[in-house]
Parts: sequence; structure tokens; C-alpha cells
Amino acid sequence: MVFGQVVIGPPGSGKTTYCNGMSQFLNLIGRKVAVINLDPANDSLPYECAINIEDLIKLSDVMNEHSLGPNGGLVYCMDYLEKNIDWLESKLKPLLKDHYLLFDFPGQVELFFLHSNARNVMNKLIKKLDLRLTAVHLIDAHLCCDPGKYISALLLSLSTMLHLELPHINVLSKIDLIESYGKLAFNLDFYTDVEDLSYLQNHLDQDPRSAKYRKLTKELCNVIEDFNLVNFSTLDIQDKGSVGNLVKLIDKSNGYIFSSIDSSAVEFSKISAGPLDWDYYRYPLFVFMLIKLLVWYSISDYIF
Ligand SMILES: Nc1nc2c(ncn2[C@@H]2O[C@H](COP(=O)(O)OP(=O)(O)OP(=O)(O)O)[C@@H](O)[C@H]2O)c(=O)[nH]1
Repeated sequence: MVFGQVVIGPPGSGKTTYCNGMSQFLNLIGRKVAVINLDPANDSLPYECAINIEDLIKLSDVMNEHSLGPNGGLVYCMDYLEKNIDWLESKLKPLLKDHYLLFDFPGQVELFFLHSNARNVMNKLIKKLDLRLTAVHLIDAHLCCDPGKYISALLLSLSTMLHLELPHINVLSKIDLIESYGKLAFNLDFYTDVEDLSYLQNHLDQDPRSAKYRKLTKELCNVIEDFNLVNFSTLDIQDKGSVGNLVKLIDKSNGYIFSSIDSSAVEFSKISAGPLDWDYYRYPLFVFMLIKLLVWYSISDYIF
């Protein structure tokens, strides 16, 4: 069984930075990671990618040949990828033995709640190659600063979850920057837990510009609450603790945590009901501290 993540989210939400940071973290805890770039508009990649869609199709070529803009071009590229899924399959096969997979997707959100190409690509790979994938949906945390934008983010997250039908984790990315956008109207928990949106409506009602849309906003909030599916984790990609917590959640959602245990029902239930908090990065951290100590002792011989 092969495990991995499908990394999606609006433009600039931090997908490429996430793939880079996440692959480094996973390497640190002993996993062999392959990053697969499926964004044909990703010019400069900060990570070393195992497979690059640019080897199959280039966005600039598509735009020139078919007189398409960047959005139409990307839909074309996804369509082309679906038709040439054998190419991706053959590139993935050598990695399946021992790699954890990170798929870096384009930021055009309509690919994930409207068009079916990207979903079909993932579904075909899941079925043919027996993959266990979790969708990690990044949403820039600054959207919490504006009630209207936050409701849009909730709707986007909900429609993406319903469209992709994968184990799914929504993440408020760049959480380290949230205070720089001003004071939030409510505690951060309010935005992550998505429990009672009526407070948000009251807050919106104070804005004369949104009075016209009061009824629409209320109905949209009702839809989100009725489904009761959306909540958020938070992430600061530069903070190991934050990345570690997210890894635990993802491992629980796609079943990675079960992969190394014997198939005893008792063991399965113990882990699935247990807390998320288990020793992921303590071991590498311990080795790191030990190395630091040894280096310090060898240097101190010279100094003193
Ligand atoms: N402070 C902070 N900045 C971040 C974080 N994650 C990403 N960024 C920054 O956000 C910007 C956009 O990140 P990208 O990784 O290019 O975003 P993307 O979603 O891949 O963008 P597109 O490829 O355009 O869809 C970059 O300047 C990153 O350095 C984070 O956790 N904290």
C-alpha cells in the first residue's frame, strides 16, 4: 500500500512551499518522499521533483497553440493528463515500493470543485496503483480577517470536499502571519471549529454593504452548518511542531498509522480511538540533540 497527499488550494495559499517543507519534515522522520509536480505553471520549483508534468505538457505551448488564456490552458493540461494517464502511471510505478507521495496541484480552484479531470486522474491512480491519499486543502489564514471572505473559504472547502470524495483535511496556512492582518473578531478556535456561524452573521450585519445580502449569507451559512463537514487545522510551515501535528492528522485520515501494525482488531481500535499525540519527531529530535552535544564536546576541546 502506498500513502500520500494531494496538495490543493487557491493560488498563493502555499502549496509549493508546503510540498517543500513537508517533504523535508517527512525525510527527517525517516520517510522516503517523492514530490510529483502536476502544476504546469510552476516555473521555479524549490524542491527536487520526482515527476514533473512539464515533461508531458507545457502550459506556454498550450496557450500559444490553442490561443488559450492561463485558466483555459490549465483545464486543457489536466484534460491532456487524464488522457495520458499511462505516462503518469509508468513514472509512478518505480516509486511505489518505498516512497511516500506528495502531489503538488495547480491553484485554479475550479479544477477541484467543478471540472472532473483532476478528480478522474486521482481516482484512476488510486484504483490502479492501490494508493491511499488524503487531500490537503490549503486556505490562506488571512481570509479569516474578513467575514465575507471566510464564508467564501468555507463554501470552497465544502464544495471541494464533496467533489473530490477523498479523505480531506482543510488547513489555514500561514497562520504565523494572522496577527499581522489585525485583530480577529473572534478567537482562532471559532474559525477552526466552524461551530456557530450565527455570530459571524451578526458581525456581517454591522457592515452596511452586506445588508443587501443578509438573507443569502444566512442561507449559505445554513448550508455549511447542515453539512457539518468543514473544519480547519492550522499550519506555519516553518514550525516543526505545527507540521508534525498536521502529519499526525493526515496519517490518521489515510490510514498510514495502521500500516505498520499487525491486523488485530484490538490494535486497530486502540489506535483509531487514541489521541493524535504520539512520538513522531521525538526520535529525530533526540538524535539531533545528541549530535549537537557531541559536536560541542569536540569543539570545546579546542576552545578551552
Ligand atoms: N509566513 C509564511 N509564509 C508562507 C507560508 N507558506 C507559504 N508562504 C509564502 O506564501 C507565498 C506563496 O507560496 P507558494 O508556495 O508559492 O504558493 P502556491 O499555492 O504554490 O502558489 P501558486 O503556485 O501560485 O498556486 C510564498 O511567498 C511563500 O513563501 C507560511 O506558512 N508562513
